[in-house]
Amino acid sequence: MAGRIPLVLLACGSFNPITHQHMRLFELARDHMHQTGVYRVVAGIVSPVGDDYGKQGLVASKHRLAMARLALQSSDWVSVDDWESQQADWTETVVTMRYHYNRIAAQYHNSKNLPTSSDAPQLKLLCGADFMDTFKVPDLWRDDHVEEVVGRFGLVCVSRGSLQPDRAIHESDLLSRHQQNVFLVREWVHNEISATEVRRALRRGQSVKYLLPDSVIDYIKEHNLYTHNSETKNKDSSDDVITWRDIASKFAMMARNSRGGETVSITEKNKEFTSNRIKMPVVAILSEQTHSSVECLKMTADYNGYWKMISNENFEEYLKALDVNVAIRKIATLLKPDKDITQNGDHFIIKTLSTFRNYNMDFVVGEEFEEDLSGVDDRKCMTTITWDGDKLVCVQKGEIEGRGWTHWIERDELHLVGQFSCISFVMWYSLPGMIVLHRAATYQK
Ligand SMILES: Nc1ncnc2c1ncn2[C@@H]1O[C@H](COP(=O)(O)OP(=O)(O)OP(=O)(O)O)[C@@H](O)[C@H]1O
Ligand SMILES: NC(=O)c1ccc[n+]([C@@H]2O[C@H](COP(=O)(O)O)[C@@H](O)[C@H]2O)c1
Repeated sequence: MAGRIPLVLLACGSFNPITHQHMRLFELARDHMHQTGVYRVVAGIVSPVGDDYGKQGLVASKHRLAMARLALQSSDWVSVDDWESQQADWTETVVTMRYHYNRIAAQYHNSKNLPTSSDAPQLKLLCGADFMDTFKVPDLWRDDHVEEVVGRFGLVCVSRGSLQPDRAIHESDLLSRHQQNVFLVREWVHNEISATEVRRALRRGQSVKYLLPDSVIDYIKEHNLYTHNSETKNKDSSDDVITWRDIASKFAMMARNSRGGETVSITEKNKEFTSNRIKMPVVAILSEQTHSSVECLKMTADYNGYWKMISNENFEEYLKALDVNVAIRKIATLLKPDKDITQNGDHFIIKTLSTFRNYNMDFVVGEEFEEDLSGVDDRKCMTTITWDGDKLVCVQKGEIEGRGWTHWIERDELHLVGQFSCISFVMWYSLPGMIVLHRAATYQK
């Protein structure tokens, strides 16, 4: 590692409480940065946010710090820093970064026994993909702050669930400009531990063993930390009142599973935003110009996952009516194709996978496209998929009238009905165990 740039990774967040996955972020990021061949990660810092952050259920920073310290006893390179949480007011992330950068640089310059060739350490922000998604929430981050975070310092971002951080970069001019300073780390072992879900389990008296270190679980029990009462901390007294910070945290939590749509009007009142109409679950984005309206992203069904077919009715009849030849029909009805669905807002990639043939659809809800059904019945259609509530409804205009399909989710099953005229088929899919856990952890209310 000689000659490499020393790097310190800083993670800012609530850590309410710290989980195994927070600590995994550091390990994943260190491996990734070492693989660049450029960096040598010398330290990691966990910086819990101050109590003034005002996020629902945020317990006192002295407890969050104590839990993080207990958890990180097993790490020989990541430590907890209390500077941020000791500040009188909530501290913007870039301010915390500047503080740590200056501190590290001063230590470096004061060090007597540095090899002359040694580079000054760099500092980069370590975060999950949901954190990076919050950059696009108007009024939440100042542009010059994002510019400084990614341009001057740099970002190491670990994938989270189905969020696609490369898309967030592509869609942001600012992030694209500094792309070389944004390092995306792919977590192949899907691990959707979320502090919110941990608190929920604790409130319900359910086990959180193996999600948190035992020492942290003991600390929580000893101090009776996560109760129904603690969760109401910072909760708005009226369901109708939302603050921008509230919006931010809801955004971070829900952006993983949302689609755009509803606009509701909001009136300004004592620097808070009051709505008559907003009901959870929603995500609101403050309007940049007027602060007088918010756009709401309504949380809808989550189609993400690798779905296994569990049953199939009438598919052969359907193919027969489409004039598909008997050989293909026989093969198709014997197969149990899986559906690999990636959903990012209204953008869907649905892969139908089987040992015989694969069929991919890549579409944005509401946008018509030409669909080439080669390998199915070899026809072409002009296809549009729209939302009907939580259902995805597809209309395939072409030679055959009334052709289309509908997908929807009931409990943890994916349903598909395909039809044209009066012929239809029905298929059911379920998620294998791991993914069900992942979904439950991420998206259940
Ligand atoms: N399972 C995870 N995968 C990837 N990143 C994660 C994961 N859990 C937390 N992070 C990241 O860790 C940092 C600190 O997270 P934070 O303290 O807000 O915890 P959280 O689990 O996201 O909380 P909550 O579920 O309450 O929103 C953020 O950058 C967040 O994106
Ligand atoms: N403008 C900013 O600097 C800004 C805005 C929103 C959140 N944050 C930070 O992001 C982190 C978010 O943590 P949570 O996901 O727990 O809400 C916190 O450390 C918070 O201070 C920074």
